[in-house]
Amino acid sequence: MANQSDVLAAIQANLQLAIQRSRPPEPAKTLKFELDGQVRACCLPKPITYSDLLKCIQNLFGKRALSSIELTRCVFSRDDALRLPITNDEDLNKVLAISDANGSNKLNFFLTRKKTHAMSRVVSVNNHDDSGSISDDGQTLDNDDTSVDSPPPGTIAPQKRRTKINTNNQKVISKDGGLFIPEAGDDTYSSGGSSVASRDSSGSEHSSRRRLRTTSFARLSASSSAGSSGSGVNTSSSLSQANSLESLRSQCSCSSHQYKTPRTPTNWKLGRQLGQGAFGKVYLCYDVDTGSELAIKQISIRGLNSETTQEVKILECEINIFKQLDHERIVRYHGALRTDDFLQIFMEFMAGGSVREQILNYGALTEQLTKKYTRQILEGLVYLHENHFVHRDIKCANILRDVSGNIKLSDFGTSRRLIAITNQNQPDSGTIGTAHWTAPEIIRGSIFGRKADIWSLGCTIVEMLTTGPPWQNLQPIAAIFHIATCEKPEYKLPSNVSSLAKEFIDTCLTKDYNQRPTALDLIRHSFLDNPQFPSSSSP
Ligand SMILES: Nc1ncnc2c1ncn2[C@@H]1O[C@H](COP(=O)(O)OP(=O)(O)OP(=O)(O)O)[C@@H](O)[C@H]1O
Repeated sequence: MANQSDVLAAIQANLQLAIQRSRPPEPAKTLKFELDGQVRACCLPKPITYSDLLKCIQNLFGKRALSSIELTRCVFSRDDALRLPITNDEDLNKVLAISDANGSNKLNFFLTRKKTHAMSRVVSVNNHDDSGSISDDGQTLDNDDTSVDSPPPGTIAPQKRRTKINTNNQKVISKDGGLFIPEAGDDTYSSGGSSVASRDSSGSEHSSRRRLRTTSFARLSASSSAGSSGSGVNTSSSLSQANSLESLRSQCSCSSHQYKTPRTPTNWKLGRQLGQGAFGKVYLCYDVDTGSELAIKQISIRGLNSETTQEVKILECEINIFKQLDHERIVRYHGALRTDDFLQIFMEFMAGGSVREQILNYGALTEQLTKKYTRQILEGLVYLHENHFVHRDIKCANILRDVSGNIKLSDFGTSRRLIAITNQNQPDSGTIGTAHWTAPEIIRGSIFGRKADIWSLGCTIVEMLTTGPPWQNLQPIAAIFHIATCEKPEYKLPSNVSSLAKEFIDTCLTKDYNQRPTALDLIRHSFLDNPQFPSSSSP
């Protein structure tokens, strides 16, 4: 006769089994991959390992394609601006944890081939529109040919992931880095973008400053985005793309009559190199006709495929529109020109270089100087936000100084397109150097709005006071994991920094988008009250 403990053990084992059986299986993840403009998807049950990921790529695109792939990058933001490389199980686990924390069961990956295998078509991904049909067969297909006429199961039809139709039946593209973005719950906008009811800022100390004709800018942004959409996967859209570009061009030329805009130099000489960023080199530029000095950013466009060339054309046109942005806290664009080898962006010359360089040369800033810069950054942001633009790349490297020690916001509105343009030659450009400053809602791919700039401002203030943003010791993928999953960013301020400064930073770094203040709210914060800013020439 079995003794009592044996019986108890058997009952326990049976119970355990029953509990395990009744537990729902872990939900599967949908993995979408884009390679050379083709998007394919598969479903994998958890846990997912890095080798599962590679197997999945092989099943979807073939063995040969797998061996030609240099980089697998996870796409976090809805406008593609944040893509980070996944190279091992640790990276993948962080990505999975971010997606779990967001309550999402989808992951988007962008695959880049080794240079020698480069295909003629490389386009940017925009696969956050999840209305597309996905088949779950990715695990069994063995396809060695990536240029199939009839796409294999798992392929997502291009037209299903490119465009959305708004209530006015206009195409609205969600790829709008740096451009006008309507937000629910924080302002009221028409969905068409052409009639805009903005926040009433008549009481603002800045409202008397130059204000753009928001209506025409919103329209311009929408049409430029439409042009961008055409540069994507769908070849049939090339005609509409050309039309969008044409309409954008006509608005460019029309705008130069309407507004007093700086002229693009036609007769100029290249001066010394001022610096180098992720997208190209910056030189001094002497305008022979006017005798003035400008800065010129040269971005290599040699050997780009035709679709990326369209992005270049649109960016060139957009910059010629951005020339109208005129504020003492914004680095003025003087236009853009294209040669066979370069896209050349002319800008106001800022003799003091970037605040990043200032920190690298002289160390962390004092609280008093940080306060002055913060106020000036906010003045620039209020102007941009009132005119329905989001900067999207606020960090010390994009804040430039004049000779008097005052600052301006630079690189406005170009980052997303530059990422798309340089992706072919420098796959990591731009996105890695931005991860630590990225707002949680961008990583979630949920809301795209002005308050992302406020989060980045909080990180920038930490950078000014400590020489690096929150989570500065972490690799980009680990940093965004912490931004997405932790309640509060981790940073340590010098002991002499006031509690008011700390409170101001914490306010900027409010995780909840809706609770986070606007630029206008912050400019009235008591941290910025002291009018005695040190300056050799106060504004
Ligand atoms: N308008 C300007 N006037 C004077 N110097 C400039 C100007 N724009 C850029 N520079 C110099 O060129 C450097 C590189 O600028 P760039 O905008 O290419 O890259 P970045 O902003 O430093 O980095 P990233 O490309 O990651 O945004 C700057 O650090 C600065 O020294």
